[in-house]
Amino acid sequence: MTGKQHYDESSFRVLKGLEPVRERPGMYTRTDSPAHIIQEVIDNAADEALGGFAKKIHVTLHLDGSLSVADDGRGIPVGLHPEERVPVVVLAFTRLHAGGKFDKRDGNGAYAFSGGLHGVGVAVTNALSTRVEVEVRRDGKIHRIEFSEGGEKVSAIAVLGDCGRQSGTRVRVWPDGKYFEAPRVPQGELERLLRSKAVLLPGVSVRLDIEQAGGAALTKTWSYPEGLAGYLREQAGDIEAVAPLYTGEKYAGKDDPAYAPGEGAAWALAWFEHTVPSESFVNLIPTVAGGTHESGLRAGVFDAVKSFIEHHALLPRGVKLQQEDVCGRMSFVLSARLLDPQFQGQVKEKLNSREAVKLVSSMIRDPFEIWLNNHVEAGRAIAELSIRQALARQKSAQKVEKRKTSGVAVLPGKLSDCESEDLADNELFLVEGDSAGGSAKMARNKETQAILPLRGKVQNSWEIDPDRLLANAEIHDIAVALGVDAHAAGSAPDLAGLRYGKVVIMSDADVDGAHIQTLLLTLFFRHFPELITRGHIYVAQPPLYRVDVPAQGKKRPARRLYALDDGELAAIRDRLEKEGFKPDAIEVGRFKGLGEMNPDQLRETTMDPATRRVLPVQVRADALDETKRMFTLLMGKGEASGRRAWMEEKGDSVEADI
Ligand SMILES: Nc1ncnc2c1ncn2[C@@H]1O[C@H](COP(=O)(O)OP(=O)(O)OP(=O)(O)O)[C@@H](O)[C@H]1O
Repeated sequence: MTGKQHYDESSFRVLKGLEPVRERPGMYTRTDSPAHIIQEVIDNAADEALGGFAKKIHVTLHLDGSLSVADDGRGIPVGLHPEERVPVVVLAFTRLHAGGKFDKRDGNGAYAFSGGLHGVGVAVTNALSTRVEVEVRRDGKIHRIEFSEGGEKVSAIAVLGDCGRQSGTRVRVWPDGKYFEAPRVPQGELERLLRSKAVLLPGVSVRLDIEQAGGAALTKTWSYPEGLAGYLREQAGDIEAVAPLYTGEKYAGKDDPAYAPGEGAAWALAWFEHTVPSESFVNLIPTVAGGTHESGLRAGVFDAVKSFIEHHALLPRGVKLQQEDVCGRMSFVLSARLLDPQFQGQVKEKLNSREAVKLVSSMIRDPFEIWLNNHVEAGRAIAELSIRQALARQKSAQKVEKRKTSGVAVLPGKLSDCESEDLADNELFLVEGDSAGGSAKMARNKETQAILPLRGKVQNSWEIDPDRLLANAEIHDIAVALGVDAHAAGSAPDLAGLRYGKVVIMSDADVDGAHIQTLLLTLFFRHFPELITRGHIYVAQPPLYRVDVPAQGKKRPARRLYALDDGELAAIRDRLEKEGFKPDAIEVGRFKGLGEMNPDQLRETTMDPATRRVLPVQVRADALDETKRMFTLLMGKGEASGRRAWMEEKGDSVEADI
């Protein structure tokens, strides 16, 4: 360090109010367009409808680019909060983590199920808008309040008049263009969102008015009395399903020992020869990146179809059915309801709650099997399609197998190989250390997961000549296990012999682990770049902490949560505290390394595709040169001085590897 920068008490900043949102909008919302900050407002209207309090959601796209969202729900309370002595509506729009959706478990909360849970939503909307107007009808009066300058200026609450017995909330938002790449909400995205709310809330009328210059507004309305099935039919268009659609729903009852009353799912499924897009939701929030509820659906469907096929003895000899064979041609609309869903981030695109796998699979499995047995024709058609898929898969795997056995390389002795030959399913875990390798061996699914333990650190291969690469024993083992040829690398990358579709780097969540990751990524990027550009490489994200939460009354059994890092741990503690847990009632343990996890924990958090967290490694095609420069700077031998300069400039923005 040059020592020029000063660092004293005055360089310490505490961000107040909505400042953190404006400083780092990307942490709280999507910044490609204001669509997500509008979704927060729509989600709140939908939560009122989900609770049975609202029958209408009405959105207007104004000419000046602002949007209004109106509902006929209960109206946001306007009176003073008993402790904060500030009107509740002001808290909702100006304080992070203020909301009416936290206390759910005692059954006395204002909302049972809701998409909202963090109490962050509309405060973010406000922070990133030049102006927000809120009109509340409640207790016989129409109230109005205005926020401006990103929520910094708040008007007094004005009473505009009487409204009799009417109630509801109307919020108009003027997004601040400077925070978004595109200043307007894409109309298509807005329509998709509103349509999905209509699908999931049969009986609620959803309407969009688009104001036109000098003319009457264009109006669109959505209503799906048939719910999910109607939606799936609409998605399929002219494509015909191989069997009639199957719809159902199931929710836990009062005496269910494993789930809170009302938790469960509704679904519509169909099988097609061609691809028809699927969609899933959790408490009405679209989960475009899927998640654990989708994994549960697939698991339950697979079990039911497998059991139907066994029962009717439909499986030809030598065919082994996998989940992908059954679910690969299935399209679905899934709407899961969870009391306490955990999403990946505030944008909520992916569900992370591990218990959702079991919840959804157990809800769908039996009803679907009964349906199959009552509709044997349909069951046979689905079975035939699945078996055809399995045969096609096995045939292509045989081809690869033939090529493979003609090679001369002998697989390394410490590799625990998997049974599947299918690149679509099988994965190789490169595991740091023998002891973690042992746990991983016990935790794996033998059919699709192979383990290669690595001893110590792999050599830095940035400057090794391709001809001499395999002289290093560790690198030799990795290349042979993977089935990629080092000599071909660089000149004509050849992945024809590749033995696994996914390669997962699994190292401890500490500095050494990060170093091992870097060394392996260096090896792949330098010598087998195609593995990266074609999306074969992944990095496991083992948790650093486990959090044991005791049972809460009869409704909620004890739970175990995991946190990736200190940030996630703080967020979990925060939430649990708001749910009424005393800090000392919660037990937090820190994993010192992968080896400390027992096989069950390792499976759940890091290996089971349904519940694990892994990061795909990607390099955009247009960033290849830049990435190469960076690698050379950080891993190259003659670069010590450049490296030092880089660290002096950027050292503050990266974590130190010391
Ligand atoms: N249209 C509405 N009708 C009634 N109450 C509302 C409405 N909009 C907001 N609220 C109240 O304001 C609170 C704060 O809303 P906000 O969007 O900030 O958070 P949230 O919905 O609780 O959680 P999340 O951050 O996950 O969206 C809500 O919990 C609810 O009590």
